[in-house]
Amino acid sequence: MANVLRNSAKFGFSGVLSQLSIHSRHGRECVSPCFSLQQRNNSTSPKIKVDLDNSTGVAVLRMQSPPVNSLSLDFLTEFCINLEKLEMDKSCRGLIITSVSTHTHTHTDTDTVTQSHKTMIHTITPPVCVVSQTLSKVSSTGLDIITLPVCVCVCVCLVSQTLSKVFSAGLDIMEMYGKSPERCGEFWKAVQEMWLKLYGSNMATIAAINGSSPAGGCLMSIGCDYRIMADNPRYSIGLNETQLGIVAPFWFKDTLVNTVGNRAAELSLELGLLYSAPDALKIGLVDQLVPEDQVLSTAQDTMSKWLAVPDHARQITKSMMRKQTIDKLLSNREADITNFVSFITKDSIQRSLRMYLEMLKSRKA
Ligand SMILES: CCCCCCCC/C=C\C/C=C/C(=O)SCCNC(=O)CCNC(=O)[C@H](O)C(C)(C)COP(=O)(O)OP(=O)(O)OC[C@H]1O[C@@H](n2cnc3c(N)ncnc32)[C@H](O)[C@@H]1OP(=O)(O)O
Repeated sequence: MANVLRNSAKFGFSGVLSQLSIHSRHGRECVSPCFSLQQRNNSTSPKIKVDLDNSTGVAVLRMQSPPVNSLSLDFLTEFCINLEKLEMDKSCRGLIITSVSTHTHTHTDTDTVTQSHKTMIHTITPPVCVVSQTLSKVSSTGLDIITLPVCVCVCVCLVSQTLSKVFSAGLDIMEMYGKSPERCGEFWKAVQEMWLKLYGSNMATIAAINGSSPAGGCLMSIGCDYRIMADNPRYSIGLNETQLGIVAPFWFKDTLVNTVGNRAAELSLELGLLYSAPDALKIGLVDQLVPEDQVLSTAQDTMSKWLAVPDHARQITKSMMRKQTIDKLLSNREADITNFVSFITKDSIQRSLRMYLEMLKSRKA
């Protein structure tokens, strides 16, 4: 654990804080007024909202990065900053990770608000739309020209964007497709960092899985100490990398083996299985199923049991269980990055990723 914390210190606050105003994949931008608003709400970054209850010592970290909470470099950076802050806050002993179902985003100054399939105008505070006009926009396929109503607003508008019913869709595939080797390396380092911080956390951690959780989303879930999943037939969870034509790295595999055992992990990884909630419970991939509206409250009740155990005893035991797995990555980090970069930039792998992306988009059409 100490190693993990020492390592994470490399991810200095100043460096990461400076990244808080960069563009997301969806072209939105967080500007400083948005950040200060988040701070008042006990939140630390635009893609992630954190509420720490000082009376219980339990923080709830809500992922709020539409459309599917995919793990982009920006997202991972924010995730790590938040984890590091909570880790250093002695009053925080437990962490619940979940997804919000609605995302509120703040726009300032002159701003353009469009209505698309997943964006709607939620609230506009005065002074409101001063110009109404028509905007022509090329769709994401690049083929159709669609005409959308648009409001050009001055001053502040609040826009609400709905998240899909996902916990996290895993690594952002766009971070692995068509990117330079340098950028891929930077991205992979952030994925490693996220896992090292979470799997090695001194806090008791519970994943409150209120949506689908494939691949990297599953990794985040099994990086926690306990998993509670919504009993919803639409949701699935698993390390499905082989279905994308890619290979789960050894530390994804090790985390899965530590969770479900060798045989179940072997079947699961080779076939790239995504499990329904009941099947995930059967193999021990999740620990408990509850009705969707009880996921968070159950996580909070469960957390109180975890926190009834003296911290030092629980932490030393956790370290004893996980240290070997963590050390294996720590002593192979650079080689793991090199492997990832050379694997992901291969033409054949890029082709697989392109086909997978096309499949995701055509499924929607
Ligand atoms: C030799 C050994 C060397 C070792 C090298 C190691 C290499 C290993 C590398 C990486 C490991 C990879 C880990 C990963 O996590 S890969 C990501 C896997 N994720 C998935 O497969 C999930 C894909 N998504 C879905 O199945 C669905 O989107 C959903 C179930 C999560 C949600 O469904 P739904 O609500 O119907 O939403 P849409 O499908 O309509 O999606 C909305 C929108 O979002 C885009 N999108 C979805 N998932 C991702 C993603 N992971 N990354 C980026 N974008 C994503 C989707 O395309 C839609 O986009 P739009 O059409 O533009 O709106």
